[in-house]
Amino acid sequence: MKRLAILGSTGSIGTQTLQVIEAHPDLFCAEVLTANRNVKLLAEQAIRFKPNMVVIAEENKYAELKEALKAEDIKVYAGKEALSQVVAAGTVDMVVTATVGYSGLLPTVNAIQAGKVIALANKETLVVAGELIHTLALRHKTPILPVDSEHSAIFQCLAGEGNNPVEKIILTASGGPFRGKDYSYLQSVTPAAALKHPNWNMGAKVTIDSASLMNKGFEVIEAKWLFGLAPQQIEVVVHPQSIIHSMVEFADGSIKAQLGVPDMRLPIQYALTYPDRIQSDFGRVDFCSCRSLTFEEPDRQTFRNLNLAYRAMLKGGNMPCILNAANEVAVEAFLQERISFTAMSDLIEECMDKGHFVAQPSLEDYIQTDREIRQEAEERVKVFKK
Ligand SMILES: NC(=O)C1=CN([C@@H]2O[C@H](COP(=O)(O)OP(=O)(O)OC[C@H]3O[C@@H](n4cnc5c(N)ncnc54)[C@H](OP(=O)(O)O)[C@@H]3O)[C@@H](O)[C@H]2O)C=CC1
Ligand SMILES: CC(=O)[C@@H](O)[C@H](O)COP(=O)(O)O
Ligand SMILES: [Mn+2]
Repeated sequence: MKRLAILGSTGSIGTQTLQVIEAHPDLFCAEVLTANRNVKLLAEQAIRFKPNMVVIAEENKYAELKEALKAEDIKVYAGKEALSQVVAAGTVDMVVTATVGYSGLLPTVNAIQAGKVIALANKETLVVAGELIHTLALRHKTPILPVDSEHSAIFQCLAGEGNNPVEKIILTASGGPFRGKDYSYLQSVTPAAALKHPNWNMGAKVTIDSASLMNKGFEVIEAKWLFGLAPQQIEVVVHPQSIIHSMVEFADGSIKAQLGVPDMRLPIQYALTYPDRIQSDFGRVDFCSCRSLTFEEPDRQTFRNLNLAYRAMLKGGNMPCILNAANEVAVEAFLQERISFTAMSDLIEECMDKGHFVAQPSLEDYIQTDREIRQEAEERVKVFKK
């Protein structure tokens, strides 16, 4: 029985992880469940899945959660510190990092230091501090198993290949809801339109990142650290059907791809059962009804975030951390209709140009960079006109 800590159990990845657990109660149980502020759903999950511990990150929600679980034998904690502490509990075998944004960093660092296997959905952790996480995972011999669909695909393609040389990986991108649109169209798109992803039903932040192609930029950086690749070995191709989740091209020119219906429970389950595969009731690809699988170049001129992410990756140091912090503020401001869709890239670029660069950042440097860039970006939001 694998005992899981699910950080962000009330979100899209979190709830789907619980569905996988529910389908295989003989294999998995929830040891820790956490949320940011959604007390109602967290309490419902806790009553149903009977974890030993729950954490609500927003401390002012503690009393409400405690009251909701008063009849249960469950330890209730609150606050960001608690989030970082519960992952190290001796009863936890695997930590599923499914919180959104920078919030995933410190709990993941703690989980790695405690030697817990990581099922990593929170890609921002590797964007912000890829080098640090990579070094810590090596030092503590902690496996990091990808949950992100593209990285799970690559991981599956690499299984059994040992040290066979990889020429490149090909990350597929759906292109999002605005694929094919030009810059002037993008200037006036609404949050509601940007939240309509063509293939995936995900949390708001990653959905906006998909629409702006920042998600793909983040995934390029995530792939670099997960698979130890050089930037020129990572290619992005738009594949609007999201059936091929990514590919690996080997030195002999052979290409392996992983295919499946767009359903995150598949990569989640693979991370939970790795290296085994188990039965699932998820949908199956029907090649006769899916008439064509198509591919095209990403439009890097219109969707500038992809190039900004490559630029941050090539610069290294704390630049990807600057990219992430500026993006988090930009996405939030766009969702609140304080800035336009296209202003997000302008804001991020300005923060990258102006942010204090640190070539070899420590954890403290990342924390400080995140704090400073958020302040900087918030100030800049005020001067952007919608
Ligand atoms: N959804 C998907 O299909 C995919 C997601 N990912 C990645 O997985 C991660 C999670 O995404 P997704 O599930 O869509 O996100 P959601 O917004 O749906 O869920 C986020 C979860 O994290 C919690 N949370 C939010 N902010 C904080 C915080 N500051 N501190 C602690 N907990 C917090 C939320 O709690 P509450 O409910 O209380 O707000 C919720 O449980 C992201 O990094 C995303 O990029 C990767 C591939 C696919
Ligand atoms: C499901 C998943 O892994 C998302 O990160 C997905 O990749 C988003 O789709 P696009 O970014 O390709 O639009
Ligand atoms: Mn993805």
